[in-house]
Amino acid sequence: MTLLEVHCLSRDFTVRGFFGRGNKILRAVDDVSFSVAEAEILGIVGETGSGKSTLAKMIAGIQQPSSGWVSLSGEIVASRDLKLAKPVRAKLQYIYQDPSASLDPRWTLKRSLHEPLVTHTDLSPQLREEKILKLMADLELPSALLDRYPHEVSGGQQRRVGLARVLLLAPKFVIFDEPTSGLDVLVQAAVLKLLRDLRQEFGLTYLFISHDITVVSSICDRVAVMHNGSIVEIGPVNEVLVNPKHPHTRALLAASLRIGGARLTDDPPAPRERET
Ligand SMILES: Nc1ncnc2c1ncn2[C@@H]1O[C@H](COP(=O)(O)OP(=O)(O)OP(=O)(O)O)[C@@H](O)[C@H]1O
Repeated sequence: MTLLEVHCLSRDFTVRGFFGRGNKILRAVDDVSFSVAEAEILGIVGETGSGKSTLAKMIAGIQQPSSGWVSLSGEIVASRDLKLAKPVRAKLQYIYQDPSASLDPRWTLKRSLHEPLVTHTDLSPQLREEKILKLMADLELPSALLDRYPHEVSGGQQRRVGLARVLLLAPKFVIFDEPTSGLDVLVQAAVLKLLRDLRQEFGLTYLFISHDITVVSSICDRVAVMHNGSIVEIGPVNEVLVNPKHPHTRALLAASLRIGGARLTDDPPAPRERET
């Protein structure tokens, strides 16, 4: 059954010229459509600047689309004119690339974990505490960490606290933006295992953005390949990565193999700009 539908989604940015002259429009995401089934993991790959994060942020309601819409369980959750209601936001969560971005450095982890429950639920302090402690145990986070600040725990622990903040709200759909970047291989494997287990336990559906084709192939059911703001190929991971049809997918795979499956490329795509 379809959980998320993305319909003809586009996003333009105005790029300012020198001294306010010759402004240009950059189309970061160009008429993208796809759907994600319940409990499916869809990967989005593409070189830097291809529009992955902009697409993800529009789906999450963090950035406004220029046109098109997104629906979750048949309810429109993002469109040019829509201001999101809190309960809908809680069902659809975005996990930032940088784990520290979701944690306020001035707050203890305890405060960071209570905050989403205070904002989105009516739970008593006692029930909030119980919920937090149970989830921390599930994520193998010792409760002794609660009184620490983000800089006093490891990068892997910061990620898991960021994840806990999201899971506390019992979302249906979670968007991960480069969840394993900057982690060493062992921690990366542990995070991927955790994400698989969480999908199993909570019946979650993921959109999984990554430069890393190896990571995508190990966790995703389907993959979409982005290039210059468009999806150029989408299908089951085994088909797309084993038998790619689009020349850009073949180039991404070749680049990935050359550099051991890590970052696909650092070359930004040619900008597609027009004068306004
Ligand atoms: N706020 C903004 N203002 C102007 N241009 C932007 C803005 N945000 C993104 N862009 C441009 O939109 C294009 C797509 O950017 P986006 O961050 O979505 O790419 P990405 O595929 O996620 O890249 P990366 O893998 O490096 O994170 C890029 O050309 C980028 O420079």
